[in-house]
Amino acid sequence: MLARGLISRHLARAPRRVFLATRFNSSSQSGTPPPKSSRGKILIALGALAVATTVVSLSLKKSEPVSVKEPVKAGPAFSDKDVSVIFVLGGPGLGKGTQCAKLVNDKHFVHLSAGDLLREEQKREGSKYGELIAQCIKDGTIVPQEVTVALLEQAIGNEHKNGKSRFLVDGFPRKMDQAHTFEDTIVKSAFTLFFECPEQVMLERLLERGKTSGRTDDNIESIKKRFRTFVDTSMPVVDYFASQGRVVKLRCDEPVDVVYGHVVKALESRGIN
Ligand SMILES: Nc1ncnc2c1ncn2[C@@H]1O[C@H](COP(=O)(O)OP(=O)(O)OP(=O)(O)O)[C@@H](O)[C@H]1O
Ligand SMILES: O=c1ccn([C@@H]2O[C@H](COP(=O)(O)O)[C@@H](O)[C@H]2O)c(=O)[nH]1
Repeated sequence: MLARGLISRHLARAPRRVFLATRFNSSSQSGTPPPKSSRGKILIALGALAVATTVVSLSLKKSEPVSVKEPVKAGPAFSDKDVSVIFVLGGPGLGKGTQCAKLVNDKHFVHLSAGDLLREEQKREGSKYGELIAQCIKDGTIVPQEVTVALLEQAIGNEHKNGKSRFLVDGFPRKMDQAHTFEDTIVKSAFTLFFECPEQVMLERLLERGKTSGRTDDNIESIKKRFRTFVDTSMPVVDYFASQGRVVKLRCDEPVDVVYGHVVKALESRGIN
């Protein structure tokens, strides 16, 4: 079940600002003049007070701002020391899910496919997002990030409660806003496994899968739209992570087990056994 609260949290999680202001009270005044005999002493005391106030006020001006406007960021829900996330990206139908399934068996990762989570939510009775998700999937467009990020946060949270800490987040992030929101509010990813694959190979695999998958997007019209979305919207995410040195690129136009050999080596090169 998709917690509505989680979606509202992602919508509401804009940076908050705290304004701190310092107030200075003026000293109180009395209406009755002091007796003449005490005036000399009072004048000396007032003079000393004036000098002291000037010294304090000059030192305050040098070191203390009167008002501080600092953005206060809530930060990610999990530390990357407790929760390790590898993003698995690449064009549609190239075999990401197939490779993830092998890693689950061998290396005890939890596999979270964003597409699978969306399809489950679409089918869930009473979901407010069912129709929207169905339409986006058929058109190969990206479901608004609030829905997908909330589903992922919920899934990671549930698995983490059960002691799981290594996640393959497959087919996500597909858009820049998702990448930022996920890393700012859930956890910073360890790195991205990116599979390169010629379109012709993806097309053949998708059409073959479409014979039995029952998916509404494994047909030639939807596939063309998915390819376009991948190039226009999802590749910039890969380029962004690559510019930070956080992408491991692999080829996938080889038999499943050969590709898997590359995957295992890539993980080992990052200290993951
Ligand atoms: N290396 C491979 N060689 C040949 N066929 C493969 C290979 N890897 C996966 N396949 C087949 O290609 C099809 C798509 O694979 P899979 O579902 O794993 O792709 P995906 O990248 O997860 O797809 P999507 O982008 O839709 O999530 C499946 O029918 C799968 O059996
Ligand atoms: O982050 C995401 C991931 C997926 N979608 C939508 O789902 C389909 C199918 O995704 P697969 O990874 O191929 O299972 C995708 O074309 C998008 O429409 C999404 O919106 N956001």
